[in-house]
Parts: sequence; structure tokens; C-alpha cells
Amino acid sequence: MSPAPALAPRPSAQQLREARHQLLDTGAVTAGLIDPALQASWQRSRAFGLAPRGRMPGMPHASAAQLARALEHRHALVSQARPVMEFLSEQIRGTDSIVFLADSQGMLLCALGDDGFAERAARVALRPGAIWHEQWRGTNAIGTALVEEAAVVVHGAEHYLERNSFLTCAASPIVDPAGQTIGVLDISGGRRSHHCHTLGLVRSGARMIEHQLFEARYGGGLQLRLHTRPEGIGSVTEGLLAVSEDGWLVGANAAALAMLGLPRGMIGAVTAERVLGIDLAGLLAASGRTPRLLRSLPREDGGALWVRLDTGRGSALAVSVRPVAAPAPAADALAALDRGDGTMQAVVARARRVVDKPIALLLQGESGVGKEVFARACHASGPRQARPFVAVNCAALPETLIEAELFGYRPGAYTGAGREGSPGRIREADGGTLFLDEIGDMPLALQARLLRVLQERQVVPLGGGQPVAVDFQLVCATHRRLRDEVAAGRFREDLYYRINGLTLQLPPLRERTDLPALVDALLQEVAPGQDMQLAPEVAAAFGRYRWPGNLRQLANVLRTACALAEDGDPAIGWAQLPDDIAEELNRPAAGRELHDADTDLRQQAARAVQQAVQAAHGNLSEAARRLGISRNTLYRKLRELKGLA
Ligand SMILES: Nc1ncnc2c1ncn2[C@@H]1O[C@H](COP(=O)(O)OP(=O)(O)OP(=O)(O)O)[C@@H](O)[C@H]1O
Repeated sequence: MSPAPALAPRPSAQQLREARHQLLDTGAVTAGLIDPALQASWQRSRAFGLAPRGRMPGMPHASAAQLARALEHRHALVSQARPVMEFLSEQIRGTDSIVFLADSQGMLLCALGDDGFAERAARVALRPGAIWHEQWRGTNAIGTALVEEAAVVVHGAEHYLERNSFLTCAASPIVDPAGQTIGVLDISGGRRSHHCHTLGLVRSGARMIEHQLFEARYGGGLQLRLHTRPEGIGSVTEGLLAVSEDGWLVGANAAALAMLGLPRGMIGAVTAERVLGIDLAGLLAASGRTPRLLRSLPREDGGALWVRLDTGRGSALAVSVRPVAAPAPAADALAALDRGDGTMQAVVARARRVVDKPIALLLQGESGVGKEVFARACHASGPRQARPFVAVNCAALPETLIEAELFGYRPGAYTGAGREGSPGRIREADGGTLFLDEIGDMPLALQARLLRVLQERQVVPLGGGQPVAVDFQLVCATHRRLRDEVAAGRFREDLYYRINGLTLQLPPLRERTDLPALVDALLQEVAPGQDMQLAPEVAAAFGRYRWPGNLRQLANVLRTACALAEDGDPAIGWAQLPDDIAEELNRPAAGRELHDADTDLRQQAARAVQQAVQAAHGNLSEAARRLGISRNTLYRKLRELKGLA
């Protein structure tokens, strides 16, 4: 039960049975008989009205459709966890054990491991779809790890329900970069398969998943990597901090919080400079001169903390970190988006007229056309440029989490809420810009709450408390036609008028006339100073192609091509292009005129998605990369395809 139980002598099954009887009879256990954490968990199980013996009727179990929906909602977690689960199941092969991933409510999402044991486990509902929250199953590794917010082992008769006493289980919570517990990694096996290193395995596995989640969310931005040893930087044990372009701490992993002695609730509430006591702008400038520069910071205990600043693709953003000298001239960030296409020119000109006014912007356009890039440029070109830019993807989170993420919550406001509470993204955006991506996917109940915030300009965290005044510029984006959503009753009309001070429609790449200039600019960005160019036949094929993933796809293709190019290659020809895109560009259909009919477009999109998923052998991250769209967008498209079928 305790976080390091391998060293503590565990009570025998007989002692445990006696202790449980005592608990049931008297409501308490003689001190010292069992671990206090186990006793607390048993007390909770008892308070839930669970009977240790016999069958428990009415246990909740998700239907296949509910499980599929849960997997969809937790797509980011599941896809980052999958490779780690495969790795762990290799390590425990032949030990009568299974690796499980559960969500923050204890619902088992997926399992990998020994088929023979899976059958036995299924008899006690240890299989995907079952809910192993303590409320339903009493003391068990998954449910107890969620309550304790720590890695635990629950062995044999320590399980509150006697029918589970043939199991030995080790579980570790998985915490996202914002400090929220979003799931649990667990290894369960037959009691005899108990091994004292299993807890270490799941704990390391959970850290690996957290690392991946962090990289996926903040890999392109400003990151600080920390370790007590210089060689630990870059390893799975490093501490990670994500810093917004104006210097606020917006994400952290558990290792970083432990190294800095910071509670999770400080994420979003302090600047990196305050946390580390460093001059971030100075470090940024020094890291620009000497990439991968390591700095050591003295610690209170006399030791040192090693720090490396990585700017990712956010290096351009990083120049606005306070107190870097003069901000860029007001219109520059927007001007950089104008590469000569007439439609873009007009859109940029209209945006420029309103960026210094409190007018809500609504950006519409296909996935990957650069809506977020455009929103950031508006922020960087406006009077709030020195304050935070906070982006929230309304399609990426389940309804309950968006609510907490946006409005914040008080400690213990809902099951799974962190102990520290959170100010919420709206408050983080105070003084700056709040960017609500995929606003068309926001559930109706939340639309009502958002409308109230926009009308009253104050926010009340989940769980109650005093309203807090907020002041932010609102920019929303969606790939949907919001007017149609309003007509269909899926989007509130009053909210539509609130967020739509000015609508700007960003053109798809295939309709832009500035492709060569965009390619040059992107090549400069991904291979600075190398003077890379496209070979004429490739440039011509690029011009004919319809770029379903728009600028995101183009940027990915060029980035990969530059990486594949050898020193001395004069230009990007067919040989430097990834095979899948070369094949796409050479397909006769790539050059054909587009049909206008909506259904035809949808069929083409469906085919492209199916082909990419097949080519990536079902790996959705890889398929999204091939298509040049985000994983969220791919997920949405798969959902739409299911709806069409
Ligand atoms: N003006 C630009 N110049 C260079 N690259 C760009 C530009 N706009 C977008 N990109 C590239 O396209 C990627 C996707 O852009 P962005 O996230 O802004 O698109 P989006 O329209 O918000 O997509 P989605 O609807 O899928 O969220 C960026 O990460 C960047 O690589």
C-alpha cells in the first residue's frame, strides 16, 4: 500500500483477515497491525457500504459503445500509453500478468498481456469497460492509487473484496502537464506472480507516459529541462517545465514539481523566473548563442540544479519573453502572414484594423490553414502582446474536464479534482488573449457558462467561491460553419453573436496563390541559412496538389524533406521527399480539378483518412502525421466517417 512497500514486511493473509473482521466489527483496527494507508482505504471501502464477502450486484460496467466513446475522449492518453504498455508487457511476459490502463474514474480502457491470466481476471471483471474506483471495488491498486494520488501495491488479501484476493496489483497515477490526474497504469497478476520490482516498473511506465504527454503538448514551445545531474537532462527522469511566451509556468511534470518543491496548483499561477530565480530573457539569449547550454542553479540544500532551455519551434515566440528589450513593431507578426495572396492580404488588413480594439474575432477555415498561428499573430500585434496568450482546444477534452480547465476549480470540487485546485485557463488569460480553438465543439451546457463569463466579465470556479473579475481579448476558431450549427440548434445564437465581433475566413492552401513564397519562408524556417529550394518538377507537383492538411501538411513535408536531404544536395527533389507524399504527388488525381459537390469532397477525405490509417497500421499518431493534420482532427474525422457509414 505505501509508496515503497517492497521493503516493508507485509502482514500474512491470516493477519489481514483478522484485521478486516476487527474493522467490520468495531470500526477500527489495532494500531500497528496493518499499514495506516491500507487501513484508511478499508475504512473508505466500508463507508461505501461494500461487503468483503460474496458477490456484489449492480457493479457498473461500460457498454461497448461507452467504452469506445471513453477511448475516443482519452485518445491522447491512450495513444501515448500504448507503446509504454507494449514495452511493459514484454518485460512481464510469461509471469501470468496483464498491463492495464485506466482513466481518472478508474474505468479500464485497455489491457495487454497474458491471455491465460486474462480469462481468470475477467471472472472478477478485471477487463476493459469495468470500473475499479474504490467506490465499487473497495481497496484495489487502481482505485486506491487514484485516491492516494501515489503509486501503490495491493497484494492478495489486502484487497477489500475477498473475491479479488487471488490478485497482486501495482498501479501508478498518470498526471498531465497541467497537474491533473488523467489515468492510472497498472500491472495485475496472480498472487504468486508478485514481484517486488513491479511497482518500480509501473511507476517508470507512468513517468514515460507523462513525458510523452508533455512532449506532445509542449514539444514545440519553450521548455526548461531540469535535473540534479547534468547527464540526467534529456533522460526520462528529467524535470520538465513549459513556459508561455510571456514567461508564465504553464505546464510541469511530477519530477520538476518535486525538484522545485512546488505544489501542482502553482502551474499557471507563477512565472518561471520566480520559480527558478533566473533571468529567463538572459538565459534565452545565451541559449540562442550556445544551443543546448546547461546552467547550474544553486539549491537551498547546497546542491545544484542543472537547467537547459529548449525553444523548440517556439523560438520565434520566445523573443517576447519579458523583459526582452523593445517589442516587435505592432503590425509585424500579422504582416509576416501576408505572402502575396490576395485573400490573405485582405484578411490580414481587416484583422489589423481591429487588433487594438476589444472586438472578439472568429477565425474560420479548414484544419491546418493556420488559425492558431493567425490568432497568435493578432495577439503579438496588439496592445496585449506582453500578457499571456492562452490556447484551449474545446474538442480535445471531455466535457467535465473542459469545464474545470476553463473555469478552474476549488480543491476537491469534483471526483478527480487535484488537491490544490486550479485558477483555470480563463483566469490565466487575464490581461491577455484567450484563444478558444474548435469552439463549435463546445457542449451546449458549457456554452451557457461561457456566455455568462463574457457578459459578466467574471469567472466562478467549479465548487463555488467568490467570482473573480477577468479581462481578456477573445479569439475563437472553428472548422465548422457556425451559422449552420446555430440553425441546427447545436450552437447558441446569443453566444454566436458575442464571439463574432468580426469573422475572418482563412483560405485553404489549394486556393492560395502564394505557394512558392510560403515554401521559401518555411524552408528558411526549417533549414535556416541553407538556401534550400524545391527542384522544378517538385515545385510543379506541389502547385497541382490539393494539400488536404493545408499549411500544417506543407510544413511537415518540408521539415521531413530537409531532414532527409544530404549535405550538398542542391535542391529538394523526389529523392528527398518521404515516400508517401511522393506517391500522393504523383497520383494523377492529385492534379485533377476538384469537384464542387460536397459528397465528393467528403468521399475523397474519407479515402485519404482510411488510406493513411491503413498505411500507418492503425497507429493514429502516425496516420495524422502522414495526413498533415492534428490527431484531434483525425479523431474527429474518424468519428464523422463512422457517422457516415
Ligand atoms: N503562416 C504560416 N506560416 C508558416 N507555417 C504555418 C503558417 N500557418 C500555419 N503554419 C503551419 O501549420 C501548422 C498548423 O497551424 P495551426 O495550428 O495554426 O492551424 P489550425 O488551422 O489552427 O489547425 P486546426 O484546425 O487543426 O487546429 C503550424 O504548426 C505551422 O507548422
